[in-house]
Amino acid sequence: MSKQMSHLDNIPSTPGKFKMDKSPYIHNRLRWHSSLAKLTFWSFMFLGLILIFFFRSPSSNPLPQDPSRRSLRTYNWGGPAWEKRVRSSARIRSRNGISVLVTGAAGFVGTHVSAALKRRGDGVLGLDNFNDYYDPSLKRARQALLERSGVFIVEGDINDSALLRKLFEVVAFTHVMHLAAQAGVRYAMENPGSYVHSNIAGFVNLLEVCKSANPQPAIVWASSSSVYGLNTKVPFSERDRTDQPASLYAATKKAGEEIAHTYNHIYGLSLTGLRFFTVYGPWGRPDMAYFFFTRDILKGKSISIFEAANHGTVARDFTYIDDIVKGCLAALDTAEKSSGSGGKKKGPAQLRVFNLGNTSPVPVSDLVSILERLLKVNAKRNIMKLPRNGDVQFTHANISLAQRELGYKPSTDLQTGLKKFVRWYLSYYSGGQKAAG
Ligand SMILES: O=C(O)[C@H]1O[C@H](OP(=O)(O)OP(=O)(O)OC[C@H]2O[C@@H](n3ccc(=O)[nH]c3=O)[C@H](O)[C@@H]2O)[C@H](O)[C@@H](O)[C@H]1O
Repeated sequence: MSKQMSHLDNIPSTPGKFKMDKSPYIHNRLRWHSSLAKLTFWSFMFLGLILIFFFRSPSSNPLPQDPSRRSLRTYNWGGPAWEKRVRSSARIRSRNGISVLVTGAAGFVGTHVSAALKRRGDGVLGLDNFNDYYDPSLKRARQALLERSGVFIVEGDINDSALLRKLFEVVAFTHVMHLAAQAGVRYAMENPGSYVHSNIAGFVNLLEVCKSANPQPAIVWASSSSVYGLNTKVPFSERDRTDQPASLYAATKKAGEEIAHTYNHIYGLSLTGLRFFTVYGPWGRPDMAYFFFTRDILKGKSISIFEAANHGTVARDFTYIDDIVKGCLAALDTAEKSSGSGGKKKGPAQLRVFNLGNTSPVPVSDLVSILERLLKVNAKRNIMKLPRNGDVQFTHANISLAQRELGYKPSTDLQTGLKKFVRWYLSYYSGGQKAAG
């Protein structure tokens, strides 16, 4: 580099050419010209370097291509009109109602929970970063649905402390329903950073803001059945070991449970973690098997059905969305107040974890048979060995704790729930006109 610079240095001045000139005026003018040329040259070089840096810098791109940087895009928020919408959406409209900040409100569970809270007169404000982990148009459609029932979704990321602080400045939320997360077990091998970003950094950021809020809200948040990992004792009970996660997704959810313990212990935040078991239903997630199986069966594409070693059954405790919503609302309603204020703990606070499952595991091959009957199309089944990508063989929830403490009682079997899902799917994608997922 220094060699090149000294070479370039010699080109514009070419002092030998002007040696014969004796006039000091001309000499000075030439010197001045040559300095000007040098200055101009280096200014252009400098400008060029800045432009190259600017265009190559990933953070200058409003929609970064690297998915782990997706949520670093900037969002517009603030201003009197925006604050008015926030206030109005979060306004409690029933006696004894609560005001809830729902993170991940444009997500599957977030949309259903927000709508249910609004229906009973609670104040609800949504927050979502609308990332493109799956088709964002489905998230926009859910947003439109909530909009019609009076729920405003603020566009932003849970990692944005300034935004979160602003929301708590505008509304004294009594509760936070934290559902924003990077979901999906298998995708964690493709994009590990996005799990750390949302499920760990984002969660900590949210808790930091909640602990400093005055009053502190009570927090209910989505953990996962996947924390049971390689646990073989069934049905899974909250007391069972959760120290053998089989995927990074599971590990980040397990980390969330430990982080919740810390914030409860130090700051007196009331925290309830809900271990959801493979939630399905209308407006669901296109990355989940029941959803893309439906799409592929209708398209006549073959589907891969996993089986364990020695033709072992792979099964899930599929849980219908309406049952999950009831569990979420019951968790909010039984959540005690946080005990601290302004970042200081004033006494012990509630810390809970519940399984929210269906307590009747169904083999994945049976799920496919139900879909075949409902869709009236035979699936092209490709049976394959369960890949080593984070999936576990079996999940089964023991729900007695949730039954006792939350009055949780799931009432939808897989056949009934899938029927509702298929009806929604066919009407939403109106005979395959829109591309699913
Ligand atoms: O309870 C949870 O905490 C998690 O539930 C969900 O994970 P899973 O239970 O793995 O659901 P899902 O992917 O629908 O696979 C269903 C079944 O199909 C099998 N499966 C899957 C894909 C495939 O091609 N073939 C197949 O047989 C597969 O082996 C599995 O047995 C959420 O996605 C996750 O975000 C988290 O919330």
